[in-house]
Amino acid sequence: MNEIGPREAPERSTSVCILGEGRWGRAAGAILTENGHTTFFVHHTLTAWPRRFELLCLAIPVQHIRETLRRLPAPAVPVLSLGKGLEIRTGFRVTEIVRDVWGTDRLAALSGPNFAAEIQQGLPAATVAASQDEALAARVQQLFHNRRFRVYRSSDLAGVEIGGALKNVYGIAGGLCTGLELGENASASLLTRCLAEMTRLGLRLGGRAETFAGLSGLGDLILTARSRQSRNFLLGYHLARGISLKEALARIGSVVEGVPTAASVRDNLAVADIKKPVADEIYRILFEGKAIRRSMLDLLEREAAPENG
Ligand SMILES: NC(=O)c1ccc[n+]([C@@H]2O[C@H](COP(=O)([O-])OP(=O)(O)OC[C@H]3O[C@@H](n4cnc5c(N)ncnc54)[C@H](O)[C@@H]3O)[C@@H](O)[C@H]2O)c1
Ligand SMILES: O=P(O)(O)OC[C@H](O)CO
Repeated sequence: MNEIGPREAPERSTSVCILGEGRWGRAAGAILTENGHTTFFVHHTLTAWPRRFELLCLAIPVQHIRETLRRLPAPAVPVLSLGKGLEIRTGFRVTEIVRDVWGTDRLAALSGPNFAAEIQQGLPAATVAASQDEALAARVQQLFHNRRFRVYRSSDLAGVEIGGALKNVYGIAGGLCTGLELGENASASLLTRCLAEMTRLGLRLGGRAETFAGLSGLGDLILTARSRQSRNFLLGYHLARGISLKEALARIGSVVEGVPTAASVRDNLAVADIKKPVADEIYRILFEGKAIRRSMLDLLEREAAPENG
């Protein structure tokens, strides 16, 4: 789909270092290259930067970010998170881990409904570039935006990162629902209640309501909770078909961020008083061996409640 690629070369080419050579790091690199920027990849075992650059992108699984950053000196450039998840033991978002390890405060995140494989095929998509520093959000938007990858910008960094992390947990729920053959009504109902839950949790954690209704919240939730391309959806689907967690993870063979994020939501966030029945059941299924059908029944048999309670 080259005909909907970038219209013209950028005014100035930016040098971007991408830490992580997985699916998403490579897809993000392809967009930057398409937009006329210089990108290079560094391996996660690196202990020194091989050359100068103007932006660092982090595209490694969230649970490995802290140990990876600790091996490297803090670069004097902005850091862009491409990851989606929360750290176990701290509950930190990716940019919070970066600030904790390196003290960096020029931080941004790119998040939205974006399967790497479709981006690599040149198919159109949209996403959000977020930073509390509005100039940095605009810079990231400008770097990635083109006619087939529409980048919107936001100053709600927390909301964008929280939506991207939580949708992985709800993606597992979507896969369970499909694997149990509960029907399209159940799937749409579940997804809508997951959005309500994501919004309640996200507001407590500092995000803004409108962010969860946007691309990085609802948009990515629709994608992850309904598509077999999603690793989180697939995990739920396999579990519902009677495959063990260990075997399902082995079959998927790549990072499933919803698993550690479900543990982090349960154990590390100050959200014990927030109603989050779906995330609680996903945690019980993954970490306490609760039977999936029992979990579904427990969700359905809760007391009738107001929709916006
Ligand atoms: N794949 C997608 O479609 C997609 C889209 C948007 C966001 N993301 C997010 O991007 C992040 C990376 O996902 P991915 O799909 O690229 O994963 P991946 O499994 O394809 O690649 C992960 C990469 O992380 C690095 N890595 C592997 N082991 C490591 C270790 N022990 N320590 C440090 N780094 C290690 C390697 O470079 C590896 O290639 C995740 O947080 C994911 O949620 C993925
Ligand atoms: O395959 P998943 O479930 O990790 O989803 C990938 C992306 O986050 C989709 O936006």
